[in-house]
Amino acid sequence: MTATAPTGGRIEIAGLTKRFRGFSAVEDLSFDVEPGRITGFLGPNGAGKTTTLRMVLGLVRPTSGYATIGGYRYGELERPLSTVGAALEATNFHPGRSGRDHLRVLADAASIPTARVDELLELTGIPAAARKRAGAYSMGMRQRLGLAAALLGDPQVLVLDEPTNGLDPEGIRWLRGFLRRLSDEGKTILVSSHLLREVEATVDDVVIIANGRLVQAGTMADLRGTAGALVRTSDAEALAGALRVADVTSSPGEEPDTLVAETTDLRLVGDVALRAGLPVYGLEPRSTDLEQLYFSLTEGTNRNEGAQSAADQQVPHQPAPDQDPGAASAEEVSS
Ligand SMILES: Nc1ncnc2c1ncn2[C@@H]1O[C@H](COP(=O)(O)OP(=O)(O)OP(=O)(O)O)[C@@H](O)[C@H]1O
Repeated sequence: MTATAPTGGRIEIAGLTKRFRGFSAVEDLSFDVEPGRITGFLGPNGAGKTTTLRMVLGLVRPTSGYATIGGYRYGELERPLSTVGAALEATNFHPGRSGRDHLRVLADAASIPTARVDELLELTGIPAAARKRAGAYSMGMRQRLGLAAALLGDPQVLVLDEPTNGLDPEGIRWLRGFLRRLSDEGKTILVSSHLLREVEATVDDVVIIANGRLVQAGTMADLRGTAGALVRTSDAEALAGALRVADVTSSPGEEPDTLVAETTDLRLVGDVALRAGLPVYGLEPRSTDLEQLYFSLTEGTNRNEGAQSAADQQVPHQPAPDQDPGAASAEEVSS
């Protein structure tokens, strides 16, 4: 079966597993990435993000399970470059070649007009820098060049591995707006990161993995959720007692005279306080501390701590500079 991705461009990952000599890098992973949304793919170092993305892009063969783009495995796509664009690592440009020449080589190989190269350099904000040798680029500029390369074929699906790495806050803000415009056009965008903080304002959906396994998938809004009601009163202990009578559990807040009631019904908390004759100085929904949640979901699972990952040492993360960045050809070296 050979085809371009049908409309939609949804990424589907089902039972995806990769073992390297018995070591389970990715284990029975299943989730979908929807068009028109930005999905954050999160997990600590060594969680298996890059291996998963490489399987999506046909660069690593799954031990079992599958990943499809618009219903097709990468190798089945007729025009991969115009179906999915990928930026796996922003370091692998030919150092002596200018950024513009780098894109031109890729464009020529894919019969894409040079005008598209210049258009993308404008879009990614590096038209002037693109004439300098890529070896002199900052990490942020390499990220932008990688993004431009991924977009050459105007793909429906964009897969970006740690695109915020090396970006300053201004760069992260720029990337957010850039990706938002693309997702508003209906593109499917999958962005990996080991830092929830760096992508939380960018992504609509989130998939969190640890030790190669799924630990959480859903919308960012669901992840934020509402943990309870934070109330400030004159006698927190007395209010806790009154709430207990109303079947509402509570715990002391971080500040004196505050309580966190385990309900999203602020009115109920206010009414209970009124009936108990206690003043309410503050009452607000308390949403989840995302940083804390992410930490508790992934705590102690950094498999690359203290050592460079085996993947970094053994696997070329990206095709050679002259190759089509979307065209999968390399197979893993150790399996
Ligand atoms: N070719 C390989 N041979 C052996 N082990 C590998 C190989 N590729 C990856 N691994 C191991 O699989 C695990 C997952 O690695 P992967 O690079 O996918 O994680 P990651 O979540 O992308 O982490 P990072 O953010 O550090 O890149 C790591 O422990 C890594 O060392």
